Amino acid sequence: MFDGLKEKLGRFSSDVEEDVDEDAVEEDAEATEQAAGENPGGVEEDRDGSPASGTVEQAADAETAEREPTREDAAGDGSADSERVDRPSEPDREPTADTKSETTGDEETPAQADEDDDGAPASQSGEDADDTSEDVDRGLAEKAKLFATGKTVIDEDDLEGHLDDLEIALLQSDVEMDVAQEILEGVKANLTGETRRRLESTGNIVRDALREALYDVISVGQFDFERRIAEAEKPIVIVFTGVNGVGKTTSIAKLSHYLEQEEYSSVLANGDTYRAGANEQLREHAENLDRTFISHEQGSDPTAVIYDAVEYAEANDVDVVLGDTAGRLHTSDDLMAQLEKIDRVIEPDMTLFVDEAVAGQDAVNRAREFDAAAEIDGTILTKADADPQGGAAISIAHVTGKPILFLGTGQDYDDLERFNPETIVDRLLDE
Ligand SMILES: Nc1nc2c(ncn2[C@@H]2O[C@H](COP(=O)(O)OP(=O)(O)OP(=O)(O)O)[C@@H](O)[C@H]2O)c(=O)[nH]1
Repeated sequence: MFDGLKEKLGRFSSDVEEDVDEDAVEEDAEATEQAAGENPGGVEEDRDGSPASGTVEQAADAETAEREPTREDAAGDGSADSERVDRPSEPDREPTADTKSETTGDEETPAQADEDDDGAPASQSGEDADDTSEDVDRGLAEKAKLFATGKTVIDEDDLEGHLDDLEIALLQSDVEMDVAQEILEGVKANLTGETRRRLESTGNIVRDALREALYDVISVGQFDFERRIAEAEKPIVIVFTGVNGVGKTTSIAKLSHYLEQEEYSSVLANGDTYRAGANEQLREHAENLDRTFISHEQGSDPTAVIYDAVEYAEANDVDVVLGDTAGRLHTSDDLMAQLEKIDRVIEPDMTLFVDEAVAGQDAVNRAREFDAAAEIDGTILTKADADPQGGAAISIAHVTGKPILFLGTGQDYDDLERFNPETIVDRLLDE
């Protein structure tokens, strides 16, 4: 299930981890080299964990001297500061001057003084510029502090390229465009600014960021189905909608079996009076499961069938009425009018939309359209066992605002799995 998507997400995680970890090793090696060149004696002490400020300050002096010509070059276009902020982890841009300021408490860093001299801040004078440079100073000081304690932060540059790859992977897996964007934003927000230890693997940071972003979109609208069944007045009426052939009838039989395991009795009603053979199909399931089956002749009013089933359930203390309806397109006015009538007359406790995971983007679009035409309470996504992509499973809840409640995972009555967002995300990110 969802193996293709799982592989793509795994590749994203390991690519980012590898890249970020490689950068960290390089940074550390270069910083050590520079510090050793300036003060061979002090380096060892600092790396042993003694107060790092001495080394950082000395390294700062060396780097400040090294950096000055570059900063002068850059001052003309004002890019020097933003470069330093965006890419704090590059060794030749380590915010050493601010570290000095941090450790000595100076108000004005040497770097700032340089800027005053070469005129660069003139274009940034005024309150905004002051605010910005204060923010920059604070940011750099923070990063310098982290550096001194052997830590550094992941920034947007570390993710550049990888997020594009992730976007392509999601879209290729039939994840809806807006949902893919939301996941990317989530991953970026969760990862940028994450502190990691230099020389230690980025480890689970990337996977955790992805896990949270995926969970946020998959878990939209979730409610406690079992509790709702337990607390509702009986009989509970559940009506099923969707297009032809996606597994609606089979899902009704599976849900009846599931409810029996939860100790609820159910009756099956065939509101699909449109298609020849629909009665036989649901009757067969009812016989297999030993359930009462309510039906009328082909062409009769589906509302009347479900009404009869409700009366039967009331008279016989049956807990749940499961009502099939004709497979329809949301564009079929007649059939949508039937659904509206069921809604108006029966007032079902739940309307569940059924579609197949393998339909990918089509299933996502249909879910949106059905929900707009006749409000749904949730989705059963069938044939997840045959779907390597996972796009529908990831997108439908976010697009409709209603949860996926069950996954169909095969053709047997047992093959109905409660949709648990955490389990799904774990499965997608399992190593
Ligand atoms: N692999 C797999 N097959 C399924 C699943 N659910 C249903 N099917 C199969 O899909 C086919 C169609 O299922 P139906 O239940 O007849 O679909 P339907 O939507 O009721 O179709 P109509 O009644 O023709 O509108 C059947 O062969 C089912 O066995 C599932 O979760 N996994």
